[in-house]
Order: sequence, then C-alpha cells, then structure tokens
Amino acid sequence: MSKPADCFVDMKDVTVYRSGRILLSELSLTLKQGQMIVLKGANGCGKSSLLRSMMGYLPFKTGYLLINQEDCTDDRELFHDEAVYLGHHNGLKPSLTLRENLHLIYAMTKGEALSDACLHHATDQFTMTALLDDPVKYFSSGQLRRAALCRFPLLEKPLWLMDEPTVGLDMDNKNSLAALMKNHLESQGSILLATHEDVDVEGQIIDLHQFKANLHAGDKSLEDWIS
Ligand SMILES: Nc1ncnc2c1ncn2[C@@H]1O[C@H](COP(=O)(O)OP(=O)(O)OP(=O)(O)O)[C@@H](O)[C@H]1O
Repeated sequence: MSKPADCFVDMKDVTVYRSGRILLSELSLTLKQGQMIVLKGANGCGKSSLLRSMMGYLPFKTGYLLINQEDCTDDRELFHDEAVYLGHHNGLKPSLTLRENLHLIYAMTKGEALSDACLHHATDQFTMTALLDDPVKYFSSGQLRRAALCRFPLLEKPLWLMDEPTVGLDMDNKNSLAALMKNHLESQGSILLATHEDVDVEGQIIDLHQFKANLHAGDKSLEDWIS
C-alpha cells in the first residue's frame, strides 16, 4: 500500500452503500493539511452519506482509508481521534443547558474536564457565551446550529467534517464561521465540507456526480460488492 507523506486523509476506491443501493463508487480523494475539499452535487447524490461513512456510521467499502498515514480502513478509532463531525442533526440534548452540553461533548470526546477558558474560547466564536446557562430546548434554529458548531473550536482536532454547517445561520454568523474555517486552515487543519452554499473560504471542489453509481439490489455488481 502506498502512503503519500503529505496527505492527512488518503482514501482510495470508496464505495458508499445505502438502502440496497450503491450511491458512489470508485471515489478516491486526498486531503492535505491546510486544505479544504468542498463536496458538491445534487440532492440525494450521497454527500452526507460519504461523510457518515468516513466516520464509520454507514457501510462503506474501500481499498483503504488512511488518516495521518495510519490505516483506519477497518478500525475508525484512529480516525475519531483526529476528526470532529457535524451532520444535519445538532447532536445536543434539549433538556441540558449549552454549558452542560459542551461539558458532556468534551468529556465524552477527550475523557477529561473542560476548563472555563476553553469553553468561552469556543462559545465566543459564535457569540453564544451569554446563552451558556439556557436550556438548549429554548434556542432558535440558528442558535441551535451555532451551539452545535461550537464543538469545532472546542475539541481542537485537525480534521473537520462539516455537513451543511451554514443552514439557519444569519450573515454575521456565516462570516464568523468562514473566519473560523480560514483560521483552522491557516493553522494546518483540514476540512471536508458538504454544502450547496457558496462559502467564502478557498477549497478544492469535488462534484460527486462523477462517482454516481445507482446500482440497485439484484444488480450483479451490488451482489459482488456485498459478497
Ligand atoms: N436514513 C436513510 N435511510 C435510507 N436511505 C436514505 C437515508 N437517508 C438518505 N437516504 C438516501 O441516500 C441517498 C443519499 O442521501 P444523502 O443524504 O447522502 O445525499 P446528499 O447528497 O447529502 O443530499 P442533500 O443535498 O439533499 O443533503 C438518497 O437517495 C437518500 O434517499
């Protein structure tokens, strides 16, 4: 197996599968430190499914998946050590306050207690510090998204997997998010972003349409893949 030295994520010959259907096939990508890849494509083409598959939440077949030159094809623990993921769901407990939610996320991810300085560093990015002691169930949709986005500066991991992060954000907060992403890239972090929106951050665009497979259950190729 070749292991390019300058690639933070190196993925070869990926097949993404969902509900008896292969969505994407023969997809390979490399992501370097300080680089962003923007996944584009029509509704339903498999952008979210690809990100979820990389996290190990959906079935996924690949030649290999390397993170920081370590093979995590069959074991995502190494991948989770390096990555923060935010999908369409905000992943927050409604009955807990924002402070309690972020303490929980931090403890579950890092296995240690969160300091106030680290907490405020994260919530200040999205002007959420004043809402730290409010139960999340009272947040507006934009406030919920901002609260969920706090996990990126909070957890300080090198790889960000972001699925439509700007949904529900007003212009000021879109600008704050773009500034945060630029800062992450300048600090040699890496970003895989799925979005339909234009984001004011430079990145390499990959249109997933070119990897569209659409093989249905019963197709020989799908049976080959499952077997
Ligand atoms: N929970 C699910 N169970 C079964 N099939 C699903 C589920 N969620 C999505 N799909 C199917 O998987 C395919 C890919 O969906 P996915 O959400 O990955 O697309 P997407 O490119 O992110 O779309 P969008 O731009 O609309 O967010 C779609 O055909 C969709 O119907």
